[in-house]
Amino acid sequence: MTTTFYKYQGTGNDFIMIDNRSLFFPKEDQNLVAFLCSRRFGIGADGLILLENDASLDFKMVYYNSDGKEGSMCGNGGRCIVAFAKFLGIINKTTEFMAVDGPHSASVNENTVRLKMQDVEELKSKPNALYLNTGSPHHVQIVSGLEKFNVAKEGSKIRYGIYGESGSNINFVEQVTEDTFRVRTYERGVEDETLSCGTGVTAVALAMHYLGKLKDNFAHIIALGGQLKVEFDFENNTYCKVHLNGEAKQVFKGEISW
Ligand SMILES: N[C@@H](CCC[C@H](N)C(=O)O)C(=O)O
Repeated sequence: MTTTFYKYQGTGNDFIMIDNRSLFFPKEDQNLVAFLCSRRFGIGADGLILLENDASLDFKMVYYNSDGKEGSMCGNGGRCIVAFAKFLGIINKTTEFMAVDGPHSASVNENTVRLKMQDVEELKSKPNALYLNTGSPHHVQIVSGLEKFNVAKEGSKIRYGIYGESGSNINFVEQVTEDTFRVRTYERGVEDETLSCGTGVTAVALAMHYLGKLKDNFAHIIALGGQLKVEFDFENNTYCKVHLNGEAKQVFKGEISW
């Protein structure tokens, strides 16, 4: 079978994007998804995203990590599927779509997408870290010397050590200015460092505010793959009106036989 696929990237987090409104794609085939995401044998990506019809919203997002397994919410992927929906002519400048963690609204302007994330009520203390779920689970830990930090090695130790088989994404963060932070992320399901993680940088911004490191209700986050802005309100001990802003670009269209 031959499939037309697209590649999108959101601050270096890259995804195979497939229009699956006809439901042709065998989504239960984990080996196929892992093959397509393989950077040596397939197309290569951190994840694969299916755009499908939804009964009440503009479309539905189904996300798979590069290990082939269906994942939790992907923030960068959410920004990319909004750009893809606009490219397909499904939406114009605003949308509301369904994802694994519920409905998301978003707006798109040129290559920038502003995505509303779910509210966050609970942040748990861990040794030298915080743990919270922004649609995916995230461990947030402040480190010094982030540039030379062995993210793959230390991230894997924490991901399997503290969080076991179900795991978590692991974010290491260093404050740059009062509202700017550098972040590097070990991503569950990729089982390596990625160039950015949208739900991860969202978790970092909220965690830094919770710890009193961030006084404003927004943060600029510098990831290896680019810069993202996170905005939020804090009301009744809940982080709400959380938005993730950044670039999302189509980088390739192709066909693959499988
Ligand atoms: N890169 C994504 C996160 C995708 C899911 C994550 N790997 C997990 O399994 O929790 C993002 O941009 O949020």
